[in-house]
Amino acid sequence: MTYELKEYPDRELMMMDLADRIASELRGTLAHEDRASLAVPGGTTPGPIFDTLSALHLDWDRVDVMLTDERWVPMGSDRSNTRLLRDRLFRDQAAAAHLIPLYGETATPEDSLDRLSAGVEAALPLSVVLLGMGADMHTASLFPGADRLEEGLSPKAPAVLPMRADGAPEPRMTLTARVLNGAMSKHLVITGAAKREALEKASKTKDVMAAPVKSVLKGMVVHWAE
Ligand SMILES: O=C1O[C@H](COP(=O)(O)O)[C@@H](O)[C@H](O)[C@H]1O
Repeated sequence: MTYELKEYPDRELMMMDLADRIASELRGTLAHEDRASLAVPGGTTPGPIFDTLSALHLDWDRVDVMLTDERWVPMGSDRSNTRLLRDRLFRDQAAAAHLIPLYGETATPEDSLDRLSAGVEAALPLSVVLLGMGADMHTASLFPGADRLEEGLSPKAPAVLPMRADGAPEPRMTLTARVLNGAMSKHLVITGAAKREALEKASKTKDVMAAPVKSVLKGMVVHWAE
């Protein structure tokens, strides 16, 4: 389970450093490719990263941005990860970036799967992935015990899958481990003691509850602050 751990004295410093790293990696891709692609999480952790990243100068019009996962709720909901991106990342310099949607205006994720999958596939491989993690060791919307988890962790998985789990308050759409691991650079951002303990447990245990985050840890740079 070879991952690099970077500890920070405080969250503010971590969020700013991560934004700078992501921007630098995107610039590096754009130096030799026509486009770059970035996958980012939703939830409560990454907002400050987006605030800093959105103000940084790079050729954002050549950057495709997608979520690592989405909660199947209307985009006006405060649970919407797409709303988080629109509010905190797609502004200032980064307003010029291109959003690859992971939410469709349909009753279920299955109803939008073909259309959303095509959009994601067209932007692969990912240049940079930033993941979050729950204290239950879910990452993206790959939840322990989820209905299609085995498929989502398979090396033959499609790019995108609907996912339902007891630990998820709503149906989800998620990038699969195959796509996340296909990225040229992977970062995981976690805060607090509980998630640090969960990560250390995941890296040492054979418990199936750890399977989601274990599936993406190889080659990951993990960023942690209290
Ligand atoms: O539900 C989700 O949870 C994870 C972790 O969220 P956080 O609030 O603990 O940072 C997040 O990475 C994922 O994108 C989100 O859909």
